Amino acid sequence: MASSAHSRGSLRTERQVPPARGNGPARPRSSSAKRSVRVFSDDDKDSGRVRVAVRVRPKTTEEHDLDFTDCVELQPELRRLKLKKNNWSSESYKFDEVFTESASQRRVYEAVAKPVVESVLDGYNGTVMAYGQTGTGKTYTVGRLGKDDPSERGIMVRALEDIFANLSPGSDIMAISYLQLYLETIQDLLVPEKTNIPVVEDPKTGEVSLPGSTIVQIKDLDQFLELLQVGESNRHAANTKLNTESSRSHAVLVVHINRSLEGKKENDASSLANVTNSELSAHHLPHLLKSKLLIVDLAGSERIDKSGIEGHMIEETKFINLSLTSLGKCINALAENSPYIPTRESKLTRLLRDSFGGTARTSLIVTVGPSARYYSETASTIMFGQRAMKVVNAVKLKEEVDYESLCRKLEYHVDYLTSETDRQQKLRENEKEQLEKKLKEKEALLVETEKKFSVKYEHLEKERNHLELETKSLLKELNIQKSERDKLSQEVGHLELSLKQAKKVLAETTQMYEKKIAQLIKQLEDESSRCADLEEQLSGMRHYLSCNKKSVQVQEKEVDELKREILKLNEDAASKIQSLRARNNELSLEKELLNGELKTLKDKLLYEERKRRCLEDEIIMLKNVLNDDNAEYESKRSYKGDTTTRSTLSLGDPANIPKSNRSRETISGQKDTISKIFEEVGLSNILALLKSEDLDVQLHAVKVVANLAAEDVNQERIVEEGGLDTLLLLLESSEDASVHRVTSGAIANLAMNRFPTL
Ligand SMILES: Nc1ncnc2c1ncn2[C@@H]1O[C@H](COP(=O)(O)OP(=O)(O)OP(=O)(O)O)[C@@H](O)[C@H]1O
Repeated sequence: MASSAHSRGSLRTERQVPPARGNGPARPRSSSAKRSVRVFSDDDKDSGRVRVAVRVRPKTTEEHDLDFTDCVELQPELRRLKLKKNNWSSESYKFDEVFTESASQRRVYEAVAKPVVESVLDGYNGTVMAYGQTGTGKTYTVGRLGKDDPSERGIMVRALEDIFANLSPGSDIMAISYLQLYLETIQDLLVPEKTNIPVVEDPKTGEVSLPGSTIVQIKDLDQFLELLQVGESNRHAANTKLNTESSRSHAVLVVHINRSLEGKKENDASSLANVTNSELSAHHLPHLLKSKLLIVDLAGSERIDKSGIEGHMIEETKFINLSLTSLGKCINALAENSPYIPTRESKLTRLLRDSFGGTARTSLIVTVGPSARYYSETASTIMFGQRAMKVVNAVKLKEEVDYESLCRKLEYHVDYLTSETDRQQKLRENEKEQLEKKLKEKEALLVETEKKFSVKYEHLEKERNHLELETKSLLKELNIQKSERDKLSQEVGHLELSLKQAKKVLAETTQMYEKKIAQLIKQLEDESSRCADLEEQLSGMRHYLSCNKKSVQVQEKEVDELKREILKLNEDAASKIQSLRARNNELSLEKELLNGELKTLKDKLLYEERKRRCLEDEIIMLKNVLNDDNAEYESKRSYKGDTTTRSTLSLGDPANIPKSNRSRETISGQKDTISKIFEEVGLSNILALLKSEDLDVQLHAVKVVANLAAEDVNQERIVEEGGLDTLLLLLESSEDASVHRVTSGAIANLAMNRFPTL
């Protein structure tokens, strides 16, 4: 029951949702298909409207006995109830259904409650409520257990039977709470110790809940019947004038239904394992239909004076009437579209907030007695029903995500993904191996292809050159053809001109010229077509050439890269050559230096050569001088031999020399010459000549040395310069007698000098 005009308005403007038969779980609808009773109108237009049926209780024995007239007349076929104030005044009221005294419990259930039950099974909230004067059959209609006679079963039992028949045992859940509102206090009928249960409204959804109330999950109908019986036994009842078992409280059976939209599929592990990520998106989340069915057996309204109650029961009745009055006010306000709905005036209206002006599909059965004795109560009940018919609820599907199922599903999915990941990992590793193998093969293939490519490149290069040549020749030919064509055109022009002239002059030759012109035109056309063919060929060739050029460009790029590499190599080689050149220059300089040294040595050698030649000349000259004076020298020598060796050896001593002028002059001249030679040639050179292989040179040299050795001044130097040793060697090695003689003379002189005691 909406508490404000705003909330009610917003609910009313919402789309009226018909039962989601397509979306709901598949369940048998045999009962609706085989309906033998008329049910409430199902038109979409007012599907959210509170449906109201009226049921007339059969007359009690007392009523029969007292022979009260009926104030109620039913027209079931018209769904009308005629309320007779008296014999001449009556009012007719239309209801969604009217049930006569003889209406069976089954028919009442199917017409009033079954559509609501089906709606609840489809996920909508629903309310079935009985309203009426005390003793008119509300409990009979709603709460009859019918243990002995199932046909007597009331709406509660039948609704539960229907629900059981339609639920999937594995996935769907049904639970009940059974409560009573007594003296404005809510008490748990299943656990009566629980009293003062609060009514809590969700500020967002408007959902009403009763925290602390016992909720028992129902497994089977027997269990439910037992619980219902327990509840009934805990319900406040009293014996009144109007009802021996008058209910002194409003009883509310709350049936909670949770239905999984996925049903059996959800439990199938393999199907869960195959769930993909996209299937876990919002659209594929497992949804739960959560609905609630309220079956309300109201306490009966009664007039204290008529019911004959007293004491505590008066207090009870006041509370009952108070809550029913509040309900009536709310219904009135809703029926009149009042901006204010006094929902909060009683706990009953708060409990029924969703049933009137809320989102539930609501059916109300109003019960009346037939007797005119209770005309005003019946009229009041009828008016309550009439106003309730004007209340329109915004029926809404109660669907929410089934997180429990989702969690289960996700766990399966994670397991599946883990195994799948392992499998994929193995596959990837295998793939990697295969790819590596393939890569190696491809690399080998690439090398081979590169080789082929280089060959092909060369071939293409050749082909390109060839094509270029061909293109040139074709262009040339084309130009020739063009020029020919131009010529022909010119010729045709000339001919046409001639023809015109000839036409004037020679009419008879016209035909001939025309023929010729025709031929020429044909030729021209042929040529043109040929030209066109050639142009086509040329374009083809150009296209082919351009294709080749592209590949050649690619290849040229590669060639450029190679060139760059070659250039780099050239640069390296150039730097190396430069360094070699520098080295060469260094070597050239060294060579020049060596050449200079060589030249110096050559000059020196030349100088030595010249010096040698001078010496040779001198020696020759000395030879001649010696030859001239040989005889004299020999005689001098023999003379010396006869005297002492000492006097012989004193060749240079002028006292020992014979006193002839000529000899003195000659010896003096020789001495001068020898001194001169000695100064000019040098002792070392003369001693070197002693080793000469030329016997004459050797002899002359030894003579010179002997002469020098004869003079005391020279003897020291000769010995120092190794002359004595050389002479000894000469004496030993030479076989020439003259040499021997002169040498031994020189040695004797020197020895005398070195060893005077001898
Ligand atoms: N349609 C019916 N057919 C046969 N008996 C009925 C019918 N309706 C009611 N009765 C009988 O009338 C009596 C009173 O009915 P019931 O207790 O259901 O009335 P009530 O409206 O629940 O009264 P209260 O408000 O005082 O609880 C019962 O004995 C019941 O068996």
